[in-house]
Amino acid sequence: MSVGIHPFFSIATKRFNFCSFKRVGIAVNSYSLPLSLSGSHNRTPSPSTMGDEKLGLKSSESDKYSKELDVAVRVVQMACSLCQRVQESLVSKNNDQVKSKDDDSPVTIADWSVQATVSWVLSECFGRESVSIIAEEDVNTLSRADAVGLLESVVKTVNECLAEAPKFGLKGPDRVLETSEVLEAISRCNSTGSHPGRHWVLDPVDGTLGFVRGDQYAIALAMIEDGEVLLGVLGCPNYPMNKEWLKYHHRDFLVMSKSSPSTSESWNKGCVIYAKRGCGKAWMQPLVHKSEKLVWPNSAREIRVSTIDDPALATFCEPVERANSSHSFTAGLAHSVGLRKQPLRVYSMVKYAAIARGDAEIFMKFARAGYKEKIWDHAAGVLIIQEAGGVVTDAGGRPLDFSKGIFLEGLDRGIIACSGATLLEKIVRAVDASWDSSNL
Ligand SMILES: Nc1ncnc2c1ncn2[C@@H]1O[C@H](COP(=O)(O)OS(=O)(=O)O)[C@@H](OP(=O)(O)O)[C@H]1O
Ligand SMILES: [Mg+2]
Ligand SMILES: [Mg+2]
Ligand SMILES: [Mg+2]
Repeated sequence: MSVGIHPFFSIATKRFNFCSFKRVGIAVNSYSLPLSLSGSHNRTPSPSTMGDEKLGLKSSESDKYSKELDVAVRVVQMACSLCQRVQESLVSKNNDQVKSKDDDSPVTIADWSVQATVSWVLSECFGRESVSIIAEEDVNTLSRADAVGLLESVVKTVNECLAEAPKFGLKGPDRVLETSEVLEAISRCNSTGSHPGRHWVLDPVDGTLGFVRGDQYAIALAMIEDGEVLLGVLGCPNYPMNKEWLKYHHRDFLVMSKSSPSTSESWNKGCVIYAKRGCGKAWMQPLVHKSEKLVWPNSAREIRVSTIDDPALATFCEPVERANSSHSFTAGLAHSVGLRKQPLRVYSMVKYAAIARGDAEIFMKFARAGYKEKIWDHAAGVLIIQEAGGVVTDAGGRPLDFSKGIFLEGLDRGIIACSGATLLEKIVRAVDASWDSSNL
């Protein structure tokens, strides 16, 4: 891996005034349910009890994976808090802590710090020997002689985050972690997932490009067992509980801020979305904000996909970067299916969150030929959409295969997520009709 200041960082600094969640007022209503004091909101279940009573599951079934989901949601909340702090410092201090990986993609202290934190917490809760984690980052860059400062920042960030574990109802370390322990926690996430059994799947910062630009990003944690995604948690620190902002493109933010000022608090309030396979439900809770005292369990409310199935009324999301997905191909599809609205280009798995929340109806990604999609970019989002009532397939209409290790092997052309089967079928047919004449 090369170590250098990532070229996108300069763009990040420029763009921040334009689209930052902090400095731009946005007409959003902050989430109206207060965070609950333990047990005071009976109708907003904690992850471990969600939906089980309504499903009529026996307690042994309903308890299955409850502890895993509970820990996963809490540690993603911690990670969101960590990322908010790092993002603020990245974009305000113009420092050099955005690095480039071999493929020129960016990586930051947040990526490594979240990976170390989640790895440490999962190992403490479920036993270091038995926890298998498949995650995006490694320690190659961090271990280089010229990365001492970077490594120090990561160790400091991880320790600051773990010190806050009790606020999230988790046990932190008895003492400060040493550098070698932080490196070990990061490199322990090197499972290839090639054997059956249980694997945690982590994208510590998904949409790192959005992250360094002061924009959208997500923390994605899933649990796979024997190739099936059983749990999915998405932390979306810049995606407020209220959906209003999604109607606007970033270029509109500045205009809106002049007419409708809003507190940074309401914009700041992100969300954590989660689901457990088979519940037929997905849930969303507000981020525990740093100015709030501990309140756990954190209130949650159920989310559901949109009921819109008329393409003319549907909104479709896609990656921001043309290099990650062909905008021209999706524009052709949109036209032939009868989508009328402009695409909503959003960084990260926040796109999956938007479909699950009913804020958009379609997500399409068509990467260039030869690019192999990784499971950490999709596992959590796919399960959450499915449980919220939506559908996700490849462009041939087949389910994504999470059983083959790091990559989504056998993926047919691209990924399509929809709020319902009617839209999905139309898009799959349109892909077939136009594929041969595409350049993909
Ligand atoms: N060439 C290429 N083609 C397709 N996909 C790629 C490519 N390169 C990277 N990636 C992966 O895309 C992840 C970011 O996806 P996004 O949907 O957020 O893309 S975008 O930033 O909005 O353009 C991104 O995730 P993160 O690295 O976690 O940010 C990558 O795993
Ligand atoms: Mg990356
Ligand atoms: Mg990713
Ligand atoms: Mg990532």
